Amino acid sequence: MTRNPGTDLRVDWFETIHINTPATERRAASLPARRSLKKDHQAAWLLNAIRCIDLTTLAGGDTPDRVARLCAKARQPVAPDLLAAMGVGGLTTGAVCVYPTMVAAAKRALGNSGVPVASVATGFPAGLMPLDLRLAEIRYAVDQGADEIDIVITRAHVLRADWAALYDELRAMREACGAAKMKAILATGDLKSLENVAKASHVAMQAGADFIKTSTGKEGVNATLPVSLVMCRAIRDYGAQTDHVVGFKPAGGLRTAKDALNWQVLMAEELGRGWLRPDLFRIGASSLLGDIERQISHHVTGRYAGAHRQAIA
Ligand SMILES: O=C[C@H](O)COP(=O)(O)O
Repeated sequence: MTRNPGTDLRVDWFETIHINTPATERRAASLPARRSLKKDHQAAWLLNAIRCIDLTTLAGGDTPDRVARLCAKARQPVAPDLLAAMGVGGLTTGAVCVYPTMVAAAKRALGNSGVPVASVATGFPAGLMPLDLRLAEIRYAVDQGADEIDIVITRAHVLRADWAALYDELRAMREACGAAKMKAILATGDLKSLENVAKASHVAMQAGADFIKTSTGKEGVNATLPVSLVMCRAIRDYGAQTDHVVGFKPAGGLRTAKDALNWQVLMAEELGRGWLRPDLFRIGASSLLGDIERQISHHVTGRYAGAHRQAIA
């Protein structure tokens, strides 16, 4: 798929945006009821969610061994007998997501599986480091073999409405990413208003982000449906303005199969079914896969899988 090349900074495209918060919250709350996903249909959507998971470990205690176990799970996210019973083969997660010093271990463990490695960078999670060090961290991760870079923005640029500063740092980050895809984490829980979320989304896309992502998983409030709705509409508006396509990644706090279904309904309702694929939609999650596997096991066998079937995540 062609990458989003970005545009010049066009503040006029978003400066008058006004978000009706109660209406956004109402629409978000109505989403879960908009599609009734039962039985086989629901299992198919859960399998699709797995295809779109960025299986994540971002903990101080990460080690190459722990990352290797995560990668084994990414290569084979569901027990083969369950998949065989559903007539599905070759299922992997969308990517694994790790800290830069774990990229090499992840690449080794993933081998020729085709599962991409995403690395966080730019002083994740707060991003409060000098820009040259943040750019150097991107280059390090790319050099280690990262296929995708999940960057964090300087929240202060948004809070001060300094769109030029935000655009310039994102442009520099996009350049440092080179051939690696750039996923721009807005840390929406820090941005104070839905207007700010919408405006930061536009600036990130104008600067060439391949994906916009809600959260690091470390903010007080992480992915929510209202914030995600605002970001999806920004993606739609940017697409209408430029014809460029940008992906969406909710992340942080998504833990249940129900969450995976709700966010897919959001994508289908706001952007269309065509967006439910890993090059346009990812779910960043460290502990979602276990619940999805439990539901799939229940679908196939009529009972919930024991914990032994769920090695990690
Ligand atoms: O990008 C992914 C997030 O860090 C994962 O957050 P989580 O641990 O709440 O699933």
